[in-house]
Amino acid sequence: MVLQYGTAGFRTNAKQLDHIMFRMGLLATLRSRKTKATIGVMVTASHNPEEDNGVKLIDPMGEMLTATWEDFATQLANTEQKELLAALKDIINKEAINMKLEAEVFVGKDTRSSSASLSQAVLDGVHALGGQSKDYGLVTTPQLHYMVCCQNSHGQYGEATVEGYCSKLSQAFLALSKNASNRTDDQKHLFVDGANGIGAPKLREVESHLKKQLQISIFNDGSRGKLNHQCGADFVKVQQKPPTGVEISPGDRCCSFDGDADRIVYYYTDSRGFFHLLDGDKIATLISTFLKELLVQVGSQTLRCCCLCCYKEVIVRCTKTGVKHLHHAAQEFDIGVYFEANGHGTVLFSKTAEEKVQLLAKSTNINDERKRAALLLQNTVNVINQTVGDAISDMLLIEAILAIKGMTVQQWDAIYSDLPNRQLKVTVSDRRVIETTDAERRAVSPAGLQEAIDGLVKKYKQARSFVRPSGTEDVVRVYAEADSQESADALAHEVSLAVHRLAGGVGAEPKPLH
Ligand SMILES: CC(=O)N[C@H]1[C@@H](OP(=O)(O)O)O[C@H](CO)[C@@H](O)[C@@H]1O
Ligand SMILES: [Mg+2]
Repeated sequence: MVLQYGTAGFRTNAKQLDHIMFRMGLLATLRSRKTKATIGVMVTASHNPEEDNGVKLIDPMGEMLTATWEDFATQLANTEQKELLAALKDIINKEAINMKLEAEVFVGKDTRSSSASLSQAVLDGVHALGGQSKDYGLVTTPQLHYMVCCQNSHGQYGEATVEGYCSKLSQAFLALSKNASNRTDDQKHLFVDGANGIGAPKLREVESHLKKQLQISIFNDGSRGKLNHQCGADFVKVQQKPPTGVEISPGDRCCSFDGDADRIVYYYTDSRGFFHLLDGDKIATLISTFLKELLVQVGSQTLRCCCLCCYKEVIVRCTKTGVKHLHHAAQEFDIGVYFEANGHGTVLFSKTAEEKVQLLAKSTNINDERKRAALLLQNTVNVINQTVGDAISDMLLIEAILAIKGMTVQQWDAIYSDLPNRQLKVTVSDRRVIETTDAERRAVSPAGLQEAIDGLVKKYKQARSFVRPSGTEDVVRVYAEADSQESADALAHEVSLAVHRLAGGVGAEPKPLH
């Protein structure tokens, strides 16, 4: 089997990963020597089923592993055991790594039953090359990113402990929520679906710092149900329905994390029982509107706010799938808000933006409105985990914004209406036959596929459809939207058929949804 370091590292059935983990321990140690910094290795397969596992490497500032090293990871993972030493030497030579330098690797894991032995394999790899390690044990993916960033910024970003993480975020949240006018207990109440993963226990730790300013009911906390099974952010987003294991009443504000708590989506049901999803696009809209208003109040004409993939009135950019692409695009702006529709995202502040905010927040010769806005911006910076999308941090920011604006989840939902949409998967013999361009919105191969999609899209009103190979599963993803759910479903089905016919579909042709 050939494994590829994909959009979010290696991911497959846990039984096949032992040697991969050991080798990623080796690679992280080399990366640490190369960068003269601490590197992170997170053992998780996020929203995949419990039987799977995976590994993500974290670069010095808490960002995802740089692309050239993804290729080293793939080479190392697929090398025959007897060639392993030669493969390592090859990387050492190519990157001119001084093996006498010290190395340090932070390791974390999610709650999967396979994670304990697999993270031990990572640690063994680190020690085999003489690296130092720190095992954080059970943490969310974004917590490990945070630890790496804190360590390499020598505490400037915060303290590299779970306690430090909890107190930084909760202090910022408490400062923000002081700006909310009197809220009832109902308004402070939030239902959280922990996907039966690491998010639930970690949220409990944060909650203990929140002084009851947020009242959280956690369900799917891992005490009974199976990880990501019929629950979690991916299930809710793709199925467009509430998770099992939760009794919610109309109007209750709810959110779901994914298995490693780096994604979040919100939702509620209305009095007619209809389900309303507030996905990454709606989250990005809420956050960028809030930031934009604060920038106006603070009177800064110089900071440019960019929202990736979602909104008008702020600059909008699209990238290929994967937060690493969004992250880099967001770095080009003073303030970059990025979210995938699935709820993975964060906000980045440039150094200049942060410095301006700090100066304004300290300033004594500005009026009260500007001062208030500056302090709000300062605490917003602190509540956000800028290293990577973080369900807990995003949740705290969203809750604070809703409280400050005195906004209900219904009012947030009403900012704009989503077009009905549908996501499907098609299995083909080799998904790489589909090549795309224009931020993965048009297929350039196989011949005839894009023309077929264009023809189908024309049959429906307000319709769009995209196909692309998945970066995490052996499938082709199909997305369609149109003026009604029936049309979106029908278009998604017809496009799936076209993919199946033109791109080497495996097994029976996809069946209509209705
Ligand atoms: C439809 C969807 O949610 N796709 C996800 C999923 O990638 P795929 O390439 O679709 O398998 O996992 C990626 C990594 O987490 C994430 O970046 C992406 O948005
Ligand atoms: Mg995840």
